[in-house]
Amino acid sequence: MNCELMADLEELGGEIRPASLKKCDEIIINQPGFTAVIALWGGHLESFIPAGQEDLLFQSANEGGEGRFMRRHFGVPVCWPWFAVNDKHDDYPTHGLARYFRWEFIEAGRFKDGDVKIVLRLASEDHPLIEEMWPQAFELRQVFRFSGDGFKVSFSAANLSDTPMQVSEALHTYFKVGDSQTSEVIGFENSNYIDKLDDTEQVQNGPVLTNKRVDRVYLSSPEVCEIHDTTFNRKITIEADGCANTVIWNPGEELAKQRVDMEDEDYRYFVCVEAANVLKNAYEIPAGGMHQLKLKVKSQKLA
Ligand SMILES: O=P(O)(O)OC[C@H]1O[C@@H](O)[C@H](O)[C@@H](O)[C@@H]1O
Repeated sequence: MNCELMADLEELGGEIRPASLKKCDEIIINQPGFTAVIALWGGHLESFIPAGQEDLLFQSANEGGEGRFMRRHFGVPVCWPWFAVNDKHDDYPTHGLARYFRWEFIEAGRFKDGDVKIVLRLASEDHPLIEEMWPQAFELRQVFRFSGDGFKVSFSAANLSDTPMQVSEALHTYFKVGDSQTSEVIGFENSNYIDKLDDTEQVQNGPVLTNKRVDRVYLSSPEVCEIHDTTFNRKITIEADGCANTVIWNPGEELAKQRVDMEDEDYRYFVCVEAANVLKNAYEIPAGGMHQLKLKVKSQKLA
């Protein structure tokens, strides 16, 4: 790790600690207003704890099993360059490649207003296995912005190849809740969605309840939506920019118990609300072009 970068990180009250997850390091930033942890494995923002509150992000205690493409359920996995199953290679990992490789830590500093800035990069040319599975060259960046008010993720994808790139994607955020059985997601009233459980198109009535298995692609993405969590007495506000869809997912009790990469009770403690471009909204990045997806998250007391 470069000395200048380490000095910049230390000035932010930050440190790098070796982590067990694929023996990849984690960046930890400890500030009076918050603590944030980023796993270089997958470039996951893993934890964001505003002072005096519960974490905004969920981490499963289950490390997800053996294997190159094991999944672990935590933080903000980046699903890119495809969402769900790869339509040409069903043996490729679900939800793309970005979450399964080590990202490079390239910058630590502050924005003009004092917010903490951390930048990570994933370049296909650094990973022969990526080049094998996805021959078009790309570079991804995530700029994280942290303050006592919340966090922001600015994700960008550059197509470095000389042909257009077809992409679907999601910032697949695992929000931590006190109990999914009593939490609600607000902001989708009257929105159309594809119910992935029976492949039908439906219209949302009232808040989205997460007290049973839910797997939906909303066909439009509100500028703002909220998770209302009566157990933690908090409201998580989610703003997304650059996405046409929102995916809402919770596996429910039965599926969670069947999955070996999840603890039996995990489904109680998260709700995934994902800023996404999927299905008909998969998009093309022109040769030499770039695409951006932004996420802004903050929390407040519910009552
Ligand atoms: O890859 P993970 O983190 O286990 O998430 C899986 C889930 O991710 C959701 O985005 C999908 O809509 C679900 O169908 C899928 O089961």
